[in-house]
Amino acid sequence: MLSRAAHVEYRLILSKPSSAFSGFQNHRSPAMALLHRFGCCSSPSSPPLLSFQKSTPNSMLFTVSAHPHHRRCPRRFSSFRLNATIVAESPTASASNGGGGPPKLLLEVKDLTAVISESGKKILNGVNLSIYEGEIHAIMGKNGSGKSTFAKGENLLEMEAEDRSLAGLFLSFQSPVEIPGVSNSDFLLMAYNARRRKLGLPELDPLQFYGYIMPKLEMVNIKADFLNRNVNEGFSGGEKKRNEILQLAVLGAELAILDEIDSGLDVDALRDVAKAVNALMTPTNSVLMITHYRRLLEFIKPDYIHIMDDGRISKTGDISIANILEKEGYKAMSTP
Ligand SMILES: Nc1ncnc2c1ncn2[C@@H]1O[C@H](COP(=O)(O)OP(=O)(O)OP(=O)(O)O)[C@@H](O)[C@H]1O
Repeated sequence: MLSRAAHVEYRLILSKPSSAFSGFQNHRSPAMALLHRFGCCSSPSSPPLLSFQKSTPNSMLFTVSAHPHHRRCPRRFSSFRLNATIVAESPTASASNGGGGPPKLLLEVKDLTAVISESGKKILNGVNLSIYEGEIHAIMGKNGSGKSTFAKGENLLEMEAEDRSLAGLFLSFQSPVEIPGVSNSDFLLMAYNARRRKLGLPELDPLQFYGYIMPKLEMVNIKADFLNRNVNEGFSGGEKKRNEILQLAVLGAELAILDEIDSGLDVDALRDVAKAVNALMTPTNSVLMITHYRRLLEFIKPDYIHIMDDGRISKTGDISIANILEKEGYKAMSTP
């Protein structure tokens, strides 16, 4: 049961806010936009508690406390308390430096902790991770070690796809959600045009969008009739995963977080999905993937593999870590 005291707190520092965050120049819109991003839309009569702490031309710091009875805040989120400093460098800033110089930091997570408020159980015990443009990171770890909690912070699960896209972030779901009554094509067109609007680009009409999406369908090896079906409704597990990658291909992302994108895929589907992810990699974007199996890493080659154990990253290395894991299991990863 919900405790009245349960609340969720966020502390974010946005360095060089991108166009997606341009509405953050006044104090009201950050609250609404941020709450919306985390799936906690409040009604005008129940404004979020927002403490706007500091703003410079390049950064903003604010804390949001969202109470559980806000519309769309599901019960399970309310039981979390997450504390972290997340530095997200804007895509615009990255792109402008794409021609040379040192790689730009896309995501920096410092000392992320997550606690179940009711029980006091710690799920994340101080996770630190930096991701630079052009890098592919993989997180492996035993069941229940905190990988998904880290990747999504739970609260991001309710965020609309277009909002994630506007923030330059793409999250694939371990179990992709169905959206009854909304066709795949309408959903993608809406999300893609929302991004174009924010970028100051003209929207595409359905015919133009059809031209845009056809090569993407080929890239992921999805038949065009999937566009007419409702989002993920009646899709097989593998089809849902392919559809996730189609969304990534259409919307684009500076940082794509792929949570067990390989689960439930047959060998051919795994190849298709991996091929598409590799094709989408550029020198200015990055991928963070969670997987249990070395097989995915043969197709999408990571620069770094992190082992998550008991809510923290206990080891970081290259593909040799996955080789040892495959042969010897997690006991070989335990630190003496
Ligand atoms: N809302 C919640 N309430 C209580 N416990 C939770 C909640 N969400 C996650 N947990 C617990 O936190 C731990 C970490 O969960 P998480 O889903 O992050 O693990 P994981 O490493 O992704 O596991 P898997 O490999 O099985 O997907 C688990 O023990 C899980 O039961």
